[in-house]
Amino acid sequence: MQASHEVKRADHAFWHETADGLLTRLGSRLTGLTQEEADRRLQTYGPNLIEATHGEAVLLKLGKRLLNPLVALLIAAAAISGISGDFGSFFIILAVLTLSITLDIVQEYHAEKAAEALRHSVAVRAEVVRDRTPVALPVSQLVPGDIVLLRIGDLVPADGLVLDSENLQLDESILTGEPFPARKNNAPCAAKDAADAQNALFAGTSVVAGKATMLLVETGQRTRFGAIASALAANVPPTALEQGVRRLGLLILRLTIFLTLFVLLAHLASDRPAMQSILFAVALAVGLTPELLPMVMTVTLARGAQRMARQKVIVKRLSAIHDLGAMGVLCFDKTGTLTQAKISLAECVDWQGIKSDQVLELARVNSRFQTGARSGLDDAILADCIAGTDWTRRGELPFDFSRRCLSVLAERGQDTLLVTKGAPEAVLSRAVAVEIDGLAHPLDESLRTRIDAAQQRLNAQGFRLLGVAVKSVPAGHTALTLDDERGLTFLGFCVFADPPKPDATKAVAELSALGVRLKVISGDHAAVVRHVAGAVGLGSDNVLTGAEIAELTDAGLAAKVEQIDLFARVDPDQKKRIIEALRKRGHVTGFLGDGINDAPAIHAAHVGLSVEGATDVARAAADMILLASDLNVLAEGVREGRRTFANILKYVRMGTSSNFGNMLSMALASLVLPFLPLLPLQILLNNLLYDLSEIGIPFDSVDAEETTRPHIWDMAAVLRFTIVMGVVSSLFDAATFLILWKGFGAGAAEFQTGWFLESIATQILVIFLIRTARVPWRSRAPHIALVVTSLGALAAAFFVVLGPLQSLFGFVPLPWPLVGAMAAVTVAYLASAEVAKHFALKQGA
Ligand SMILES: Nc1ncnc2c1ncn2[C@@H]1O[C@H](COP(=O)(O)OP(=O)(O)OP(=O)(O)O)[C@@H](O)[C@H]1O
Ligand SMILES: [Mg+2]
Repeated sequence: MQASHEVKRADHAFWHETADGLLTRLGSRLTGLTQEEADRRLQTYGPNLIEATHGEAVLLKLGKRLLNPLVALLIAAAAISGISGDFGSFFIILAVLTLSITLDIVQEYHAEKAAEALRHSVAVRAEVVRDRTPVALPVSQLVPGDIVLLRIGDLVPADGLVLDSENLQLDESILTGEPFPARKNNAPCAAKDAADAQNALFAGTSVVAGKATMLLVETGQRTRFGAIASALAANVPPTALEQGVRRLGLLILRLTIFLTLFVLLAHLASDRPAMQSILFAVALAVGLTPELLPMVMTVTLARGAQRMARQKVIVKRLSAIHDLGAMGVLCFDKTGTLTQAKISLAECVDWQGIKSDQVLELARVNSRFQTGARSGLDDAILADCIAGTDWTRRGELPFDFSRRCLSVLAERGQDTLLVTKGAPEAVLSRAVAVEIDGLAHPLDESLRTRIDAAQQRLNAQGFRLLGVAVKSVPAGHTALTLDDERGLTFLGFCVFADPPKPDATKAVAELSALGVRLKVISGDHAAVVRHVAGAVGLGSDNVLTGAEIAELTDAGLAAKVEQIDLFARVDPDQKKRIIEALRKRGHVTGFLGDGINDAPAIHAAHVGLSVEGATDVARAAADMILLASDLNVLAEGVREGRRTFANILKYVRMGTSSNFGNMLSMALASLVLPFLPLLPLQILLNNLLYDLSEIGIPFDSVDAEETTRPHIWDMAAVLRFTIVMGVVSSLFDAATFLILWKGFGAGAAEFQTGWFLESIATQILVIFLIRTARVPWRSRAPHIALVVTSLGALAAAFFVVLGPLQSLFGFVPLPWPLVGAMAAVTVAYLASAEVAKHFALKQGA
C-alpha cells in the first residue's frame, strides 16, 4: 500500500468526494488498515494530537527564561564583569545563572513529564478497525485512512467522512457555536461550508444520538479543531491560585523595580563607583525576585498529582489540584456515585403493581433494539435474557435527556408496535389509555390516581422505575417522528434495585468533615433521590426538581441553590445552570459525573471530575478522572489538594517575608554605610544558596489542620504575614548592622562576612518556623528532603564563608566573638519570629 497518497490541508472540502473515491485516495478499505500500514502512517503523519509536543516545549521554556529581563540583566552583568577584567565575578555569575536556569527547567520538565504520563493513562480511546477487527486504541494512534466506529457519547477523534450511519446526531457547538444537535448521514454533499457538510464529522464534536462508521481523512493539527484548539486552550480561565500568584508576582516586580532604581540613583548621587553600583542594583533585583516560584508551583502540583494517582485519582489539569483543595461544594449525580454501578431488574409489573411477563417482554424488545448508549437500565433489563427474539427491528426514536424516553418500532407477524420506555411521567404524559385484561381503557383521573399510588409505593421503597407503553402502527410506517410517540397505551413498570454503596455513608461523612458541602444533582425521580440520599446520610429533605428550575431565572436559581442539597429530574443544561449558580454565589464548585448528560456540568465546574468507565465526553470535559467510582478516593484527593496548596504557600511566605525582608534591609543599609553591605557577588551567592535550601519544600509534610477545611488564596493574609514578619526581620537586621558597625567597628570585608552569615542563617532556618502554624516541635516532622536541602545549603554557606575558598568571594576570617554575636542574633531572631508568626497567622485566619 502506498504511503505517498495525498492528504490535503484542512480547508480542503473532502466531503465533496465520494466514499469510494476517498477510500482509494487514502489507500484504505471498509475493512480498515493493517496494523503495519497504520504504524507506517503514524511515522509519516505523527500522532493524532492537538497540543504541541514536548521537545518544543523545553526549547520554548529555555527561550522564555532567557528573555526574562532579570536573566538578561544578569547576562549583561556577567558581560560587564568580563569586559572590565573581573573574571572571578564573570564566572561565578555565569555559574549562578546556569545553575538556577537548569534547576528550573530540569525540575519542571521532570514534573511535567510525570504529570503527562498520568494524563496519558486515562487518554480517550476510539474503536478503530485494524486488521479487520475493531480494537480500542488511544486516539493519538489514529491515522488518515482509519475506519472508526462511533456510538452515542463518543468524541469524534479526527476529521472524516460518514461511511454509514443510523440516527446520527452530533453536538458541533464547539466548532459552530450552534447549541442544537446536527443531523448527519452518508448522502453526498456539495456544501461549500464545513458547517453545512452533513456527511462530514469533525474532531472535537461528539455523538449525541445514533451511531456511525467513519473514514478518517485528517488527523492531529491538520483537523479543523486543531486549527482553533490553541485559541480555546488560551481561554481556560486561571485558577484563584494562579491569579493570586500572578498578582503577587506583579506586586513584587513593581517593588523590585522601584527599589533597585531608587538604590541605584541614591548610590550614583552620592558619587559611588558607577560600575559597582549598577552591579549591586542588579544583584539586588535578582535577590528580590522569587525566581523559583514557577518551578515550585509545578513541582508541588506534579508531586501532588503523583500522590493522588496512588489514591486512584488521575489529574489531567495540574492547577485543578488547588481547586480540589479549595472546593467548598461538591455536586454529583447519583448512579455509580452513591449507588452501586450495578443496577438490577427486580421485576416487571403492570399498572397496578402486579407481576407482568408482557411488560418484561416489551421492555426487552425496547432495550435490545435501541441503538443509543446502553444505559445501566438497559443492561439490567437484558441481563438474564438468553433467548433470541421473534421480533424484527423497524425503526427507532432515540433517547434524549429532555424527553427522558425512547421508542423502538418492532414487528412480529402481523403486528407492528411502537414500544416506548422511559421516565414514568414522560411515558404517562404520552399515554391516553391503560391496558386492562388485554383491552385499552381510557386513562381517566381515577386510573391516573391509582397508577400514581402504585408508583409512589415502589418509589418509597427506593426502587427506580421506568414506564412501558405501546401503540399499534400501520405496517410500512417506518419513517418515525416524535408525533408518533403520542396516544400510547400504558402497560406498566420495570422496577429496578440500585442500592446505595455500603461505604458511601462513610465517604459522605468524611467529605462533610472536610468542610465540603455535598449536593446530589440527578435525572432520577425526586422520591428515589430522597431515598438514596437519606440512606447515605445526606440529611436534607428539600428537593428542587427540573420543572421548578425551568421556572426560575438565573438569579432566582442562585438564591435557591444555597439551601437545597437535592435536585431531581434535572436535564443536562439545568445541571450546568446549577453549577453556574453556585459559582456565582462564590463557591469553589466541583462536579462528579459519568454520563453525556453530565458533560456540560463537568465543564462548567471549577473542578470537573469523572470516572474511568465514563463516556468519552464526560472524561474529556473532566480535570480529574477517578479510577474507582468512589467518593472515598475523593476525600484523600481533597486532602492532597490542600497539602499542595499549603506547600506552595510556604514558599510564597518564605519569599515575601524572609527573603524580601533581608534584601530590603540590605538596600537601606547600603544608603547609610560608606561601603556596600554585601558585594554584588555575595548577594548572588546568598540568593543561590537560599534557592537551593528551598528545593525541598514541595516534598514537605503538612500539619493535619491544614487539610481539615478548604483553603483559598487570600492576598490580604499573605500581605499581612509579609508585613508582620518583615518588621521583625528588619529589627534584627538593624541590630546586626549596629553590632557590626558600631559594636565591632568592622571594616568593609569584615562587615560583609558577618552580615552574610547572619542573613543566610536567618533566611534559611526560618523555614522550620514558617512551615507550620504550630510551635515547631509540635508540628509534623519536616520531610527529610527539606531538612537535607536547607541544612545542606546552610553548611555550604558556612563552608564558603569560613572555609578555604572565602577570599574568592571577598570574605575574610572573623574573630570568634563576632561569630558568636551573629549566632546570638540569629537565635534571638528565630525566637521572635516564632512569636510573631502566631500573631501574623491569627490575624490572617
Ligand atoms: N435507556 C433508557 N431508557 C429509557 N429511559 C431512560 C434510559 N436512560 C435513562 N432514562 C430515563 O432518563 C432519566 C434520567 O437519566 P439518568 O438516570 O441517566 O440521569 P442522571 O442524571 O445521570 O441520573 P443519576 O443521578 O441516577 O445518575 C432516568 O431516570 C430514566 O427515567
Ligand atoms: Mg448518571
